Amino acid sequence: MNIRPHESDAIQPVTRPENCLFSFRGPRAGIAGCGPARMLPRGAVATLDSRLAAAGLGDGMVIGGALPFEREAEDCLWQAVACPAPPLPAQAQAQAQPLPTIRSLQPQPSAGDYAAAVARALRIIEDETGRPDALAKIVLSRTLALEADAPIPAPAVMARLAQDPDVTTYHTRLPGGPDHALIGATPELLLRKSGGRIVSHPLAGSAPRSTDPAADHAAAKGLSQSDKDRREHRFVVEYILDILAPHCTELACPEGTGLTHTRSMWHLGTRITGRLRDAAVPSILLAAALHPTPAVCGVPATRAARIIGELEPRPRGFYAGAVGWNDAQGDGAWFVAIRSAEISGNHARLHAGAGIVRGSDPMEEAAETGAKFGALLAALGLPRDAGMAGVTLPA
Ligand SMILES: C=C(O[C@@H]1C=C(C(=O)O)C=C[C@H]1O)C(=O)O
Repeated sequence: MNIRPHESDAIQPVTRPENCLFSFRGPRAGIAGCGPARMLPRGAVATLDSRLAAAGLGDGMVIGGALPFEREAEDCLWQAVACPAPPLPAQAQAQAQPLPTIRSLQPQPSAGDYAAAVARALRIIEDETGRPDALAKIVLSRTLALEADAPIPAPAVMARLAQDPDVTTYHTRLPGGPDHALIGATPELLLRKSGGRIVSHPLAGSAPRSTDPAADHAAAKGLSQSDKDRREHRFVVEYILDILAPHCTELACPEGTGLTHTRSMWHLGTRITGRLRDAAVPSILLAAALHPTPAVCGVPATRAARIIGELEPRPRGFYAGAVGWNDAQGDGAWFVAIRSAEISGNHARLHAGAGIVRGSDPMEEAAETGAKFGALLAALGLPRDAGMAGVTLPA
């Protein structure tokens, strides 16, 4: 999807994915950052501009990695040599790569406790209706903590995730050692910049897909006609247009809002295109200005982030942050870091969230997060519906 291979003399063949500091792969192309590499001095997003200026970035080099969900937390960005992403194995080969046995899978919080947090958020939305600065949307997430009987092999999991042509798979090394990484398969483009042109493709409003074609069609139709989901979606589009407008001479949503999908989910999506006033603004700074959008945080953003901190049992870390890359010309692509897992040795933590607005149903939202875990669970060799434990929906 949204990735253009880096066309520079510095391109080097990559044979060993474990030598990459980060890699991104869409259906058509991919990019990786390889050694010699160093970490950009870590800091919060407010200091990113000055840290980038101090670092400088030569031709053939790329900065890539992850911005955390919280704007005050430290990022993890690598300055590396731009390379083509490691080759994608064929489906049969991907499936054949061995995976460890998962010894335990622990929902944190449980689906029931998550639904209770959603109900609390709905009460806040209800109580504040009509007030200035009222909470109108909030995205709440839950996690699955996994323990395997051997180290979780990121390349094998990535190879399986990459079989879905509608996602961009990502892998970025995190501080704390070579086996600590954020991996995932995101369908959501935060921002791509090529010269003076930018594109964003926010998603919000979801429905799980079905293997039965009639039920799948009905799910898509229900989503496209859902007033709740359209409201949930509009918050994101309006927010992105507001942030990008001062940077652009042209800004439009040429196709309006439509349905988009991965192998496991339907979403409402709106492609936003723009022309920059200043084509030299680095894509990473535009991504940092946009992040976190109401697709992962809420409206108003600062209050929603604070309430997320109160209602979720642990900080999100890099989940729902932004992952991507930025080259010496400032071109690049940044994605919303969803459908992700933070892996470290034998352990993994999967995250999934859902947008809550007036009219949301707590257990339906728990089910939506359960469905969003599906692709990663399958890539780890587990049943797709293993994240549905504790979800009780009326028949
Ligand atoms: C927060 C997540 O997904 C986001 C929330 C969505 C929603 O609430 O409908 C849809 C797509 C993403 O923007 C996630 O997958 O964890």
